[in-house]
Amino acid sequence: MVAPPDDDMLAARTVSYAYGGSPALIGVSVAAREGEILAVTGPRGCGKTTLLTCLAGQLTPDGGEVWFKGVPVHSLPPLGLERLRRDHFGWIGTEPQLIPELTAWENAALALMLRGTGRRAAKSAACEWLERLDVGECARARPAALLQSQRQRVAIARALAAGPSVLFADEPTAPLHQADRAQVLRTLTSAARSHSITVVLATHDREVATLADRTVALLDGRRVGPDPSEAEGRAACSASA
Ligand SMILES: Nc1ncnc2c1ncn2[C@@H]1O[C@H](COP(=O)(O)OP(=O)(O)OP(=O)(O)O)[C@@H](O)[C@H]1O
Repeated sequence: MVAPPDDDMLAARTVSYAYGGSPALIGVSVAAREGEILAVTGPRGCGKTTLLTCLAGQLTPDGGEVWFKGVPVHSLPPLGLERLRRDHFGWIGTEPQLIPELTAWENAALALMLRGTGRRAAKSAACEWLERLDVGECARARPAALLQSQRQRVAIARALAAGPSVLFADEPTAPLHQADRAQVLRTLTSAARSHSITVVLATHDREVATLADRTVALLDGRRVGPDPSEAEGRAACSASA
């Protein structure tokens, strides 16, 4: 078991996963560098969510390896995995899963407070992100009083406020109206770039994928299309031949 090169912050190597014997991922390899926005594209059911959950340590692959900064995510014990996810990974799903008893700012600040940030500093960071996502006026409202699109913006603010090293975003703009999608995605990608957050973004929308630095496509659980790093390697070989 050899860790991937240092410039790959997150890497999957020949990862496979099956649900009850039905394969969802078959030998998929991908890598993302620090601050890189990687889009995972493909039609419904091709394995995007399964790949993100394996990369995020939520599912243990049946085969293959997942590495984060030289740490073998696939073989970490449960406590180590929990800490890694809490301290370094963020997740934005299609459905905003907020805590109903907490206000929007408390939801957005929770991860920071759990990590030991004082209430005042956590509130200030959370409110700043809520403003950037155009839901600053909702800071004191509870999730039930918000529209689905506002809840999703709060969920995105929550993920960014925690300052993750890697942010997994699974169809993050699905609950938003078409008109809102571009603005929220721009906020997400510009925040990621300015804070060197690596983003792994699952989407079936080609337009969304154009915001990424790199795109990998899946079909029926397999990676399709050329691997750019292999193409670079081949180009270097033929140049030196
Ligand atoms: N919990 C589960 N139990 C059984 N099969 C599952 C489960 N989750 C996903 N699958 C199956 O695994 C395959 C890959 O699903 P996955 O959700 O990873 O794809 P996806 O590209 O994210 O699709 P979508 O765009 O619909 O979310 C599909 O055939 C799906 O039906």
